Amino acid sequence: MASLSTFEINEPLDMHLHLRDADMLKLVGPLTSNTFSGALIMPNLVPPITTKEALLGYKQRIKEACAKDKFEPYVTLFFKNDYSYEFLADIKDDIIGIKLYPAGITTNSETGVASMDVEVLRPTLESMSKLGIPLCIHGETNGFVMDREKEFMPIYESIAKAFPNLKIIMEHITTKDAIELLDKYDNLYATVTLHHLLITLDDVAGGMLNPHLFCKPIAKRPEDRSALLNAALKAHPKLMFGSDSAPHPKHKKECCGCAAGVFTSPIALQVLTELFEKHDALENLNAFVSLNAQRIYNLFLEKKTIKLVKKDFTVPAIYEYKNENVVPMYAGETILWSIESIN
Ligand SMILES: NC(=O)N[C@@H](CC(=O)O)C(=O)O
Ligand SMILES: [Zn+2]
Ligand SMILES: [Zn+2]
Repeated sequence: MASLSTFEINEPLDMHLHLRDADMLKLVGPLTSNTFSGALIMPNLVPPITTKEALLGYKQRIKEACAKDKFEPYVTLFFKNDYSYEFLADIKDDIIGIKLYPAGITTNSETGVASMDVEVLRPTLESMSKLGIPLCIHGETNGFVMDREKEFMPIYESIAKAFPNLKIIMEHITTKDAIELLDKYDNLYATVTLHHLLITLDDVAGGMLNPHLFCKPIAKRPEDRSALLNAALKAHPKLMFGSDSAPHPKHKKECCGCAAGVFTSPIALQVLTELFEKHDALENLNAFVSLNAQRIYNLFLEKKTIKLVKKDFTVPAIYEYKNENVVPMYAGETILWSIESIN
C-alpha cells in the first residue's frame, strides 16, 4: 500500500479573523482555536470595541469559548479619531493593534472614520506611532466596487510617508497594486486571505451567483489573483496569512441583500496545504502561515504542531450550535487534505 503523504505546520497564525460574540463565537471560536495557535481578532462587533472594558470582556469570552485549546486571541481596538494618548498608553499592552475602517465600507463599520485625510487622523496615529501600536486598515474607497482597493493605494502611501515609524498592515489585499506597494515602503505589511488566493470575480458572479463567496473586498481579476498567489507561495516576508473568515448565519447569506464575508476557518489549513502542494511550494507554507507574522508582530508562541495527511475530507454542509449556523466555503465538497493530529 502506498504511504500517504503528510505535512506539518507549526504554530499556525490567522492574522485577520472575525469571531463575533455570544453563540456565534461559541460555534466558530473552536473551529479556529483547535488548529491555530493564535489569531488577530477583529473589533467590528455591534457596537465595536472602543473601550478597555469592552476589550477585556470580549477577550475573556473568546478564551472561554476556546478554553479546550492552546490558543491566544490577539484582540484589537476599533480606530477612533478621539482616543487620547493616555488612553492608548494604558491599553497598549492589551492589544496587538488598532483596526481602522472607513465609515460604512464593510460589515459593522458605520462608526468608522468619515475622512481618510492624514491631518484628520493625525492625533491618534501620532500616539500609535510613539507607543509602537500597529495600524491595521480595511483599505477601500467608496468608488466603483472593482476599483476601491486600487484607489486606496495613495491613502496607504500618505500614511506610510507621514508616519515612517508606524507599522501599517494592509488587510486582506486583493490586487496586484497592493502587492507592488508592499515593496515601496518599509513600514507597509499585508495580510491575504485563502479565498483571494483561490477565486476571482468569476467564481462569485460569473455563473450562478454564489453568495458564500461574496465578501469585501470583492474578488478581483485573474492577474490580481496571480500576483497574490505568487507572493504567498514564495512567502513574501511582508505578507501574512489572515483568513478574514467572516461568519454570517445562513439566512443572511442566502437572501436578497446578502451579507459580505466568507467562512473558511474549518478548512483553512487543509486547503492552504493543498494549494501550496499543487504549486510545489510546501517549503514556504510555515513562513506564510506563521513565521512572517511572528516576526512582524514580535510574537512568542507555545509549541503546537498540526499534522496534515493527504486524505479526502468532505466539508460539512453547515456548522450549527443552538440557534446559530454558518455555511463554510466548499460546503459539501471534497478537499484533498485532512487534519491528522494536533500536538
Ligand atoms: N470581509 C468581509 O466581507 N466581511 C467582514 C468585514 C471585513 O473584513 O471587511 C465581516 O465582518 O463580515
Ligand atoms: Zn475588511
Ligand atoms: Zn475582516
